[in-house]
Amino acid sequence: MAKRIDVTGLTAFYGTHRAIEGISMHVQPKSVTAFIGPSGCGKSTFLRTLNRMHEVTPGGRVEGQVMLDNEDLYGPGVDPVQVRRNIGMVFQRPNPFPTMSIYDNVVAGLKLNGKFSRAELDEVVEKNLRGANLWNEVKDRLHKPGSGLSGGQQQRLCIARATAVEPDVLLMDEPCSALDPISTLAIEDLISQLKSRFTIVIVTHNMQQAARVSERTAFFNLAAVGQPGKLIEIDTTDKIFSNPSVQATEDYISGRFG
Ligand SMILES: Nc1ncnc2c1ncn2[C@@H]1O[C@H](COP(=O)(O)OP(=O)(O)OP(=O)(O)O)[C@@H](O)[C@H]1O
Repeated sequence: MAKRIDVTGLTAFYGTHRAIEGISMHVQPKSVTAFIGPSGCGKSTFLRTLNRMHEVTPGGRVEGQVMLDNEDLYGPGVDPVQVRRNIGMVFQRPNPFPTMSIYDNVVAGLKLNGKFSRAELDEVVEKNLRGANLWNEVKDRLHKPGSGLSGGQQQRLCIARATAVEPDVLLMDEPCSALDPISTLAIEDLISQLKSRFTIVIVTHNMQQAARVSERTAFFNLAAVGQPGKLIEIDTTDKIFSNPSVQATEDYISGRFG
């Protein structure tokens, strides 16, 4: 079920380095929110705080609050492994499990969650490969390795794997940066379809992509190298790209820096 995210005063560290500071925002359910900003401003770090992956990095630590609907993700007794299951992630480089078949890749996360009959698994595989616009291309080779697919197909397989566990939120960290333009458009189409089922957050360096796929855009920036990244503004994508409130946003989207 797609859920809303409410972040309050979030600061993230790598050891003593303060990578991002004082970030507060709402992410709406069943919509796409894009994170843009220059390299090093902390977009990926912030994304990883939303499913407690940041703390997997040695020295990774967070202050502040992240609420998923009414659940405090950093509250006492919350299991970070369960949080990562409920909030799925798709990475820059497609990373299907190389020795697993296409079929087993899709159900890999599901099998960790419990026992399913063959018929149930078959249904999940078909539903999520169809949902990832990949079914017609792979239905005759479901038991061949996922690593035999093209880069764009592998990324759609990774999206099918992420959606198969029916997550509350789907985080995407530059999911098209390793893909050719045709595969990129296929993933963008897919993102537009998936938002009817999931809350989606996407980090992208491609501003046309942010404009094409997202309803809301957040612009991050940092005052200087070594300084923490901050959220400068978040608004509807139309507003950010046509009439942003802050000069730095205008400068960035018009290509004056970054
Ligand atoms: N594993 C790490 N250990 C220490 N510092 C890190 C680590 N990963 C990122 N950082 C630092 O945190 C800050 C934010 O980096 P992050 O990768 O989140 O930015 P970004 O906006 O996603 O950059 P890019 O657009 O280049 O991917 C930078 O100063 C970076 O050097």
